Amino acid sequence: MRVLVALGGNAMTSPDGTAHPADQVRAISEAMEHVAELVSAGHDVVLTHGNGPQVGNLLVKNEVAAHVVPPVPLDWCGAQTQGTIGFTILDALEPALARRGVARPVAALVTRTLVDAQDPHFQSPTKPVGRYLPADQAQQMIDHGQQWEDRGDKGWRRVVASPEPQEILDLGAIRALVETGHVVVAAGGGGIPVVREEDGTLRGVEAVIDKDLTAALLARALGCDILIIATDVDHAMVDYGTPDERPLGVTSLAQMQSYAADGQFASGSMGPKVDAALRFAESGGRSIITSLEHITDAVESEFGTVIDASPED
Ligand SMILES: Nc1ncnc2c1ncn2[C@@H]1O[C@H](COP(=O)(O)OP(=O)(O)O)[C@@H](O)[C@H]1O
Ligand SMILES: NC(=O)OP(=O)(O)O
Repeated sequence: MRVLVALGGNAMTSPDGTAHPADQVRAISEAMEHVAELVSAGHDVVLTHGNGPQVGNLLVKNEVAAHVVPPVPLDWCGAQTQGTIGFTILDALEPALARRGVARPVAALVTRTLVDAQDPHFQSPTKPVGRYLPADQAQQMIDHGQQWEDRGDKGWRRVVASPEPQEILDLGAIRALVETGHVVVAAGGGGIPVVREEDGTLRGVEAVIDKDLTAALLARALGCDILIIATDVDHAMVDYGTPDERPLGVTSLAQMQSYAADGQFASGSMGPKVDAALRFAESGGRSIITSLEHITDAVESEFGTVIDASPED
Protein backbone atom coordinates (compact mmCIF):
# COMPACT_ATOMS: atom_id res chain seq x y z
CA MET A 1 0.00 0.00 0.00
CA ARG A 2 1.09 3.59 -0.54
CA VAL A 3 0.40 5.44 2.70
CA LEU A 4 0.68 9.12 3.54
CA VAL A 5 1.16 9.75 7.26
CA ALA A 6 0.49 13.27 8.56
CA LEU A 7 2.24 13.74 11.89
CA GLY A 8 0.52 16.10 14.32
CA GLY A 9 2.25 18.53 16.63
CA ASN A 10 1.61 16.11 19.48
CA ALA A 11 3.87 13.61 17.73
CA MET A 12 6.73 16.07 17.54
CA THR A 13 6.96 18.05 20.72
CA SER A 14 5.88 18.23 24.34
CA PRO A 15 2.16 18.79 24.95
CA ASP A 16 2.68 22.26 26.52
CA GLY A 17 3.69 23.64 23.11
CA THR A 18 7.06 25.01 24.26
CA ALA A 19 8.88 23.00 21.58
CA HIS A 20 12.15 22.66 23.50
CA PRO A 21 14.70 21.18 21.05
CA ALA A 22 15.47 18.18 23.30
CA ASP A 23 11.74 17.41 23.60
CA GLN A 24 11.35 17.63 19.84
CA VAL A 25 14.26 15.27 19.17
CA ARG A 26 12.89 12.81 21.75
CA ALA A 27 9.33 12.94 20.40
CA ILE A 28 10.45 12.63 16.77
CA SER A 29 12.72 9.67 17.64
CA GLU A 30 9.76 7.91 19.23
CA ALA A 31 7.51 8.79 16.30
CA MET A 32 10.01 7.38 13.80
CA GLU A 33 9.97 3.98 15.54
CA HIS A 34 6.27 3.76 14.61
CA VAL A 35 6.92 4.99 11.08
CA ALA A 36 9.78 2.50 10.64
CA GLU A 37 7.47 -0.30 11.80
CA LEU A 38 4.99 0.67 9.07
CA VAL A 39 7.75 0.76 6.42
CA SER A 40 9.11 -2.56 7.63
CA ALA A 41 5.62 -4.08 7.21
CA GLY A 42 6.16 -3.48 3.48
CA HIS A 43 4.35 -0.22 2.82
CA ASP A 44 5.50 2.80 0.78
CA VAL A 45 5.35 5.68 3.21
CA VAL A 46 5.30 9.42 2.58
CA LEU A 47 5.47 11.67 5.62
CA THR A 48 4.25 15.15 6.27
CA HIS A 49 4.24 17.07 9.54
CA GLY A 50 2.88 20.08 11.37
CA ASN A 51 4.92 23.10 12.45
CA GLY A 52 2.58 25.22 14.58
CA PRO A 53 4.64 25.28 17.80
CA GLN A 54 7.93 25.74 15.94
CA VAL A 55 6.83 28.47 13.54
CA GLY A 56 5.24 30.40 16.41
CA ASN A 57 8.51 30.27 18.32
CA LEU A 58 10.39 31.67 15.31
CA LEU A 59 7.95 34.59 15.21
CA VAL A 60 8.73 35.33 18.86
CA LYS A 61 12.48 35.31 18.08
CA ASN A 62 11.80 37.78 15.28
CA GLU A 63 10.08 40.13 17.71
CA VAL A 64 12.65 39.85 20.48
CA ALA A 65 15.64 40.33 18.18
CA ALA A 66 14.11 42.90 15.81
CA HIS A 67 16.42 45.68 17.03
CA VAL A 68 19.51 43.53 16.37
CA VAL A 69 18.83 41.53 13.20
CA PRO A 70 16.16 42.05 10.53
CA PRO A 71 12.96 40.06 11.12
CA VAL A 72 12.13 37.52 8.41
CA PRO A 73 8.62 36.95 7.00
CA LEU A 74 6.36 34.12 8.11
CA ASP A 75 6.89 32.11 4.91
CA TRP A 76 10.64 32.12 5.65
CA CYS A 77 9.89 30.88 9.16
CA GLY A 78 7.79 28.07 7.66
CA ALA A 79 10.62 27.13 5.30
CA GLN A 80 13.03 27.04 8.24
CA THR A 81 10.76 24.62 10.11
CA GLN A 82 10.70 22.29 7.10
CA GLY A 83 14.50 22.18 7.22
CA THR A 84 14.82 21.69 10.95
CA ILE A 85 12.02 19.18 11.41
CA GLY A 86 12.96 17.45 8.14
CA PHE A 87 16.56 16.72 9.09
CA THR A 88 15.55 15.69 12.61
CA ILE A 89 13.10 13.18 11.14
CA LEU A 90 15.78 11.82 8.79
CA ASP A 91 18.31 11.50 11.62
CA ALA A 92 15.80 9.41 13.59
CA LEU A 93 14.23 7.46 10.74
CA GLU A 94 17.44 6.16 9.16
CA PRO A 95 18.63 4.25 12.24
CA ALA A 96 15.08 3.10 13.08
CA LEU A 97 14.87 1.53 9.60
CA ALA A 98 18.39 0.08 9.86
CA ARG A 99 17.55 -1.59 13.21
CA ARG A 100 14.72 -3.38 11.41
CA GLY A 101 16.98 -4.40 8.51
CA VAL A 102 15.09 -2.16 6.07
CA ALA A 103 17.31 -0.70 3.35
CA ARG A 104 15.29 2.30 2.15
CA PRO A 105 16.78 5.73 1.40
CA VAL A 106 15.17 8.72 3.12
CA ALA A 107 14.81 12.30 1.93
CA ALA A 108 13.22 15.55 3.08
CA LEU A 109 12.12 18.05 0.48
CA VAL A 110 11.58 21.78 0.79
CA THR A 111 8.06 22.04 -0.61
CA ARG A 112 6.02 25.00 -1.85
CA THR A 113 2.23 25.02 -1.84
CA LEU A 114 0.27 27.35 -4.10
CA VAL A 115 -2.46 29.43 -2.46
CA ASP A 116 -4.80 32.10 -3.84
CA ALA A 117 -3.78 35.69 -3.07
CA GLN A 118 -7.50 36.51 -2.81
CA ASP A 119 -8.24 33.70 -0.33
CA PRO A 120 -10.59 35.19 2.31
CA HIS A 121 -8.65 33.38 5.05
CA PHE A 122 -5.97 36.09 4.72
CA GLN A 123 -8.50 38.49 6.25
CA SER A 124 -9.53 36.27 9.17
CA PRO A 125 -6.65 34.38 10.82
CA THR A 126 -7.55 30.91 12.14
CA LYS A 127 -4.31 28.94 12.50
CA PRO A 128 -3.03 28.67 16.09
CA VAL A 129 0.79 28.85 16.36
CA GLY A 130 3.42 28.97 19.09
CA ARG A 131 3.15 28.90 22.84
CA TYR A 132 0.11 29.28 25.04
CA LEU A 133 -0.16 32.39 27.23
CA PRO A 134 -2.53 33.41 30.02
CA ALA A 135 -5.23 35.92 29.04
CA ASP A 136 -3.48 38.99 30.51
CA GLN A 137 -0.23 38.35 28.64
CA ALA A 138 -2.13 37.57 25.43
CA GLN A 139 -3.91 40.91 25.81
CA GLN A 140 -0.55 42.69 25.77
CA MET A 141 0.22 41.03 22.41
CA ILE A 142 -3.23 41.98 21.09
CA ASP A 143 -2.50 45.58 22.15
CA HIS A 144 0.59 45.38 19.91
CA GLY A 145 -1.60 44.46 16.93
CA GLN A 146 -1.39 40.65 17.00
CA GLN A 147 -4.40 38.33 16.86
CA TRP A 148 -4.78 35.84 19.71
CA GLU A 149 -7.56 33.38 20.51
CA ASP A 150 -8.82 31.73 23.68
CA ARG A 151 -7.92 28.04 23.26
CA GLY A 152 -9.58 26.83 26.46
CA ASP A 153 -7.82 25.12 29.38
CA LYS A 154 -4.29 25.62 28.04
CA GLY A 155 -4.69 29.39 27.58
CA TRP A 156 -4.52 31.78 24.65
CA ARG A 157 -2.61 31.24 21.39
CA ARG A 158 -1.62 33.50 18.51
CA VAL A 159 -3.53 32.90 15.27
CA VAL A 160 -2.25 33.60 11.76
CA ALA A 161 -3.75 33.45 8.27
CA SER A 162 -4.26 29.95 6.89
CA PRO A 163 -5.29 29.91 3.23
CA GLU A 164 -6.55 26.80 1.43
CA PRO A 165 -3.82 24.72 -0.23
CA GLN A 166 -4.48 24.62 -3.98
CA GLU A 167 -1.53 22.81 -5.54
CA ILE A 168 1.71 21.23 -4.34
CA LEU A 169 4.26 22.81 -6.63
CA ASP A 170 7.09 20.37 -5.93
CA LEU A 171 4.94 17.31 -6.58
CA GLY A 172 7.14 16.11 -9.45
CA ALA A 173 10.19 15.90 -7.20
CA ILE A 174 8.21 14.16 -4.43
CA ARG A 175 6.88 11.61 -6.92
CA ALA A 176 10.35 10.97 -8.36
CA LEU A 177 11.70 10.27 -4.86
CA VAL A 178 8.77 7.98 -3.98
CA GLU A 179 9.15 6.07 -7.23
CA THR A 180 12.84 5.49 -6.57
CA GLY A 181 12.04 3.87 -3.21
CA HIS A 182 12.64 6.78 -0.86
CA VAL A 183 10.70 7.36 2.33
CA VAL A 184 9.97 11.02 1.68
CA VAL A 185 9.24 13.86 4.09
CA ALA A 186 7.40 16.59 2.17
CA ALA A 187 5.06 19.56 2.48
CA GLY A 188 5.96 20.09 6.14
CA GLY A 189 3.79 22.67 7.86
CA GLY A 190 1.35 22.37 4.95
CA GLY A 191 4.04 23.62 2.55
CA ILE A 192 5.56 27.07 2.16
CA PRO A 193 2.65 29.26 0.99
CA VAL A 194 3.31 30.98 -2.33
CA VAL A 195 1.11 32.88 -4.77
CA ARG A 196 1.55 33.17 -8.52
CA GLU A 197 1.95 36.69 -9.85
CA GLU A 198 0.37 37.83 -13.12
CA ASP A 199 3.73 37.40 -14.89
CA GLY A 200 3.89 33.76 -13.69
CA THR A 201 6.56 34.26 -11.02
CA LEU A 202 6.06 32.92 -7.50
CA ARG A 203 6.10 34.93 -4.28
CA GLY A 204 6.05 33.66 -0.70
CA VAL A 205 3.20 34.95 1.44
CA GLU A 206 2.79 35.32 5.20
CA ALA A 207 0.60 32.43 6.31
CA VAL A 208 0.69 28.91 7.74
CA ILE A 209 -1.27 26.29 5.80
CA ASP A 210 -3.11 23.54 7.66
CA LYS A 211 -0.92 20.46 7.27
CA ASP A 212 -3.87 18.04 7.32
CA LEU A 213 -5.53 19.81 4.37
CA THR A 214 -2.27 19.75 2.41
CA ALA A 215 -1.84 16.09 3.39
CA ALA A 216 -5.21 15.26 1.79
CA LEU A 217 -4.16 17.09 -1.39
CA LEU A 218 -0.76 15.36 -1.47
CA ALA A 219 -2.24 11.91 -0.80
CA ARG A 220 -4.62 12.38 -3.72
CA ALA A 221 -1.92 13.74 -6.03
CA LEU A 222 0.40 10.81 -5.25
CA GLY A 223 -2.36 8.23 -5.69
CA CYS A 224 -2.03 7.03 -2.10
CA ASP A 225 -4.29 4.20 -0.94
CA ILE A 226 -4.50 5.48 2.63
CA LEU A 227 -4.16 8.83 4.40
CA ILE A 228 -3.38 8.45 8.09
CA ILE A 229 -3.80 11.49 10.29
CA ALA A 230 -1.67 10.60 13.30
CA THR A 231 -2.38 12.44 16.54
CA ASP A 232 -2.61 11.71 20.26
CA VAL A 233 -6.03 10.02 20.38
CA ASP A 234 -6.88 6.52 19.08
CA HIS A 235 -10.16 7.65 17.55
CA ALA A 236 -12.19 10.72 16.68
CA MET A 237 -15.16 10.79 19.02
CA VAL A 238 -18.72 11.99 18.92
CA ASP A 239 -20.15 13.86 21.88
CA TYR A 240 -16.51 14.45 22.81
CA GLY A 241 -15.95 15.74 26.32
CA THR A 242 -19.41 14.69 27.51
CA PRO A 243 -20.46 11.61 29.54
CA ASP A 244 -21.87 10.21 26.26
CA GLU A 245 -18.64 10.45 24.25
CA ARG A 246 -17.91 7.43 22.10
CA PRO A 247 -15.11 6.53 19.70
CA LEU A 248 -15.78 6.13 16.00
CA GLY A 249 -14.41 3.00 14.31
CA VAL A 250 -15.08 2.14 10.68
CA THR A 251 -17.53 4.84 9.60
CA SER A 252 -19.15 5.47 6.24
CA LEU A 253 -18.38 8.67 4.40
CA ALA A 254 -22.03 9.75 4.59
CA GLN A 255 -22.19 9.17 8.36
CA MET A 256 -18.97 11.10 8.95
CA GLN A 257 -20.18 13.98 6.76
CA SER A 258 -23.33 14.06 8.86
CA TYR A 259 -21.40 14.16 12.18
CA ALA A 260 -19.21 16.96 10.80
CA ALA A 261 -22.27 18.93 9.67
CA ASP A 262 -23.65 18.54 13.21
CA GLY A 263 -20.54 20.29 14.59
CA GLN A 264 -19.17 17.21 16.38
CA PHE A 265 -15.51 18.08 15.75
CA ALA A 266 -13.89 21.14 17.33
CA SER A 267 -12.36 23.77 15.05
CA GLY A 268 -8.61 24.12 15.51
CA SER A 269 -8.15 20.48 16.65
CA MET A 270 -10.27 17.54 15.44
CA GLY A 271 -12.29 19.66 12.98
CA PRO A 272 -9.55 20.18 10.35
CA LYS A 273 -8.47 16.54 10.69
CA VAL A 274 -11.97 15.32 9.90
CA ASP A 275 -12.25 17.88 7.09
CA ALA A 276 -9.01 16.57 5.54
CA ALA A 277 -10.06 12.94 6.08
CA LEU A 278 -13.40 13.62 4.37
CA ARG A 279 -11.73 15.33 1.41
CA PHE A 280 -9.47 12.32 0.77
CA ALA A 281 -12.31 9.81 1.27
CA GLU A 282 -14.53 11.84 -1.07
CA SER A 283 -11.85 11.42 -3.74
CA GLY A 284 -12.07 7.62 -3.34
CA GLY A 285 -9.31 6.94 -0.79
CA ARG A 286 -9.39 5.56 2.73
CA SER A 287 -8.72 8.00 5.55
CA ILE A 288 -7.81 6.97 9.09
CA ILE A 289 -7.53 9.17 12.16
CA THR A 290 -5.65 7.47 14.98
CA SER A 291 -2.77 7.72 17.40
CA LEU A 292 0.81 7.46 16.24
CA GLU A 293 1.27 4.23 18.22
CA HIS A 294 -1.38 2.53 16.08
CA ILE A 295 -0.48 3.56 12.52
CA THR A 296 0.52 0.02 11.51
CA ASP A 297 -2.62 -1.46 13.13
CA ALA A 298 -4.59 1.19 11.25
CA VAL A 299 -3.27 0.04 7.87
CA GLU A 300 -3.22 -3.70 8.59
CA SER A 301 -6.36 -4.15 10.70
CA GLU A 302 -8.52 -1.04 10.34
CA PHE A 303 -7.76 0.32 13.81
CA GLY A 304 -8.84 3.92 14.48
CA THR A 305 -11.52 6.05 12.88
CA VAL A 306 -11.59 4.64 9.36
CA ILE A 307 -13.52 6.59 6.73
CA ASP A 308 -14.26 4.73 3.57
CA ALA A 309 -16.35 5.66 0.57
CA SER A 310 -18.40 2.45 0.61
CA PRO A 311 -20.43 1.53 -2.50
CA GLU A 312 -23.72 2.65 -0.92
CA ASP A 313 -22.27 6.15 -0.36
N1 LIG B 1 -14.38 14.98 18.66
C1 LIG B 1 -13.13 14.78 19.10
N2 LIG B 1 -12.64 13.52 19.18
C2 LIG B 1 -11.38 13.30 19.62
N3 LIG B 1 -10.53 14.28 20.00
C3 LIG B 1 -10.97 15.55 19.93
C4 LIG B 1 -12.29 15.86 19.49
N4 LIG B 1 -12.45 17.21 19.54
C5 LIG B 1 -11.30 17.71 19.98
N5 LIG B 1 -10.40 16.71 20.21
C6 LIG B 1 -9.02 16.99 20.66
O1 LIG B 1 -8.23 17.04 19.49
C7 LIG B 1 -6.88 16.73 19.90
C8 LIG B 1 -6.06 16.43 18.65
O2 LIG B 1 -5.95 17.65 17.91
P1 LIG B 1 -4.58 18.49 17.96
O3 LIG B 1 -4.18 18.73 19.38
O4 LIG B 1 -4.75 19.66 17.06
O5 LIG B 1 -3.63 17.42 17.32
P2 LIG B 1 -2.16 17.43 16.69
O6 LIG B 1 -1.34 18.46 17.40
O7 LIG B 1 -1.70 16.03 16.93
O8 LIG B 1 -2.32 17.73 15.21
C9 LIG B 1 -7.05 15.58 20.86
O9 LIG B 1 -5.99 15.51 21.76
C10 LIG B 1 -8.37 15.94 21.55
O10 LIG B 1 -8.07 16.57 22.78
N1 LIG C 1 0.94 23.71 9.79
C1 LIG C 1 0.21 23.00 10.69
O1 LIG C 1 -0.93 22.57 10.44
O2 LIG C 1 0.85 22.79 11.92
P1 LIG C 1 0.26 22.08 13.21
O3 LIG C 1 -0.26 20.73 12.78
O4 LIG C 1 1.42 21.96 14.14
O5 LIG C 1 -0.83 22.95 13.74
